[in-house]
Amino acid sequence: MIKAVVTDIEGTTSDIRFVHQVLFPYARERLSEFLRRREHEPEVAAALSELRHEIARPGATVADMIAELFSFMDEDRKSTALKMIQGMIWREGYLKGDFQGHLYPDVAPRLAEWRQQGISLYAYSSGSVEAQQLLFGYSESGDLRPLFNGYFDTRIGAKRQAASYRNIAARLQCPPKEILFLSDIIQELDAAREAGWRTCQLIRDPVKCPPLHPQATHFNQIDLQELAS
Ligand SMILES: CSCCC(=O)C(=O)COP(=O)(O)O
Ligand SMILES: [Mg+2]
Repeated sequence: MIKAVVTDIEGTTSDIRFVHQVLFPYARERLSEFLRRREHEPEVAAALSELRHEIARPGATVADMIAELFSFMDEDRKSTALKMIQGMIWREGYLKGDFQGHLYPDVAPRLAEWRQQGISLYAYSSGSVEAQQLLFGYSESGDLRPLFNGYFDTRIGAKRQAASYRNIAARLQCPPKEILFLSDIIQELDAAREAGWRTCQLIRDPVKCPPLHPQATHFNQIDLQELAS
């Protein structure tokens, strides 16, 4: 029996193009101005302190850190500090109505159905917990936050490492074989499988390749009983 579903966001519940063509450029264009305007506010200061720790430069100035963050964005580095800062910039965008969180139309009805069946729902993304809550809270399908039991980000570990999935299972107090992980990325699914989880790969843009994990093109193709057997 599947007792908990943990879903990736980018490429799974939401179009990769929304993240790469809307969210990332929005944060990039505003990053310097945002940090100079808000560097002394506690939440921003905490993210900058996390960044100084990540780059092992306790004396880094804001200008130094802006340069680091630009190079992190260039390489799509899943830095906790960058993700905290992007989340705060996106908050301003969601609140101003500059965009809504993209969700494939099959996602909300299926999550609601699973929730109704008593299955616990979680998101796991490299985007910060706040960024995840914003995307689901201000989504094109309405506010989905009541459906979720919790969120995990890079603070629990990197998505391609089995230890992260063991950490999540321990937090959920759920046997690994009763947790289903949904993602588009093979390396993430491999890591979850190594931790004993069930897996299903979302193929939103079908390409012909031999399946290494059970696959679905939409959430309504995901059969929890079949995946648990
Ligand atoms: C919560 S939407 C923003 C996602 C994000 O910032 C990101 O880097 C996606 O990375 P993932 O490893 O979850 O594909
Ligand atoms: Mg993904």
